Amino acid sequence: MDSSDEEGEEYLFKIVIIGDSAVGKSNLLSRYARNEFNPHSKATIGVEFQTQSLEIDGKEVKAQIWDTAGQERFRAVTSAYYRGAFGALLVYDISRRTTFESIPRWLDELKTHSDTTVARMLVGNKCDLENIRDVSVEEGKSLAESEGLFFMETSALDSTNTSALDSTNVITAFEMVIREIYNNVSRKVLNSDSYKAELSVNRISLVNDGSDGTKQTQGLYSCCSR
Ligand SMILES: Nc1nc2c(ncn2[C@@H]2O[C@H](COP(=O)(O)OP(=O)(O)OP(=O)(O)O)[C@@H](O)[C@H]2O)c(=O)[nH]1
Repeated sequence: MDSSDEEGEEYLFKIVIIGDSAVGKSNLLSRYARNEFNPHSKATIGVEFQTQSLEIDGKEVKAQIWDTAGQERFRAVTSAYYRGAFGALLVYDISRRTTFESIPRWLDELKTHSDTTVARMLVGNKCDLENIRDVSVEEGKSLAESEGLFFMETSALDSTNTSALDSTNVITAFEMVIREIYNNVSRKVLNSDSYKAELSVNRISLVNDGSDGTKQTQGLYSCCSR
């Protein structure tokens, strides 16, 4: 393919999902990738990933989304899990405050192990459990604001209050992160000839080299609270 021909170009971005055990990481991914919810899902052992595609600006953008165990005993977390990630969903359960209180620890782990330009979204999952809510929308927003994260409340279970294809905000959350990554990369492309050369191959797995060193994703807030 002519390197100047951007039509048909494909991008492959790695995204990681992190958060305490049983906050719904695997179900968010299965809802997004296969529109499936499993009420009896078992704790993840090790790492799983799924690939999803999205068309942006006429280009095929693929997200390789990694899900890992939240339980300490299954975790051998490591820089390998985070390496090359362009995006991260930091998930807590709105009905369990301890999972929200763990978010700063997950953020630290992400900062320690990943490269620096990572589109990050704070996700308050299980917003269908309004009757036993333990973390307010305002608290979620406020943490996101102070850390420069996107914020969204989701429900991997509830598929009744939006279109049949989207549980509450699940597709929206993933796609917002993917679009932000794409925008980050596009800006880099515009600003760097060498990066552009790197992108001119037909199919490329982008590895975040963190070369700009400083960028933080700006907050953009949305949630499903009604
Ligand atoms: N009510 C409700 N339950 C959910 C939701 N998402 C997940 N669950 C339930 O929460 C439990 C844990 O879900 P998982 O997706 O396995 O959680 P996980 O974060 O992947 O857990 P680990 O693999 O241990 O890290 C399961 O019983 C799910 O059915 C949700 O949005 N609403």
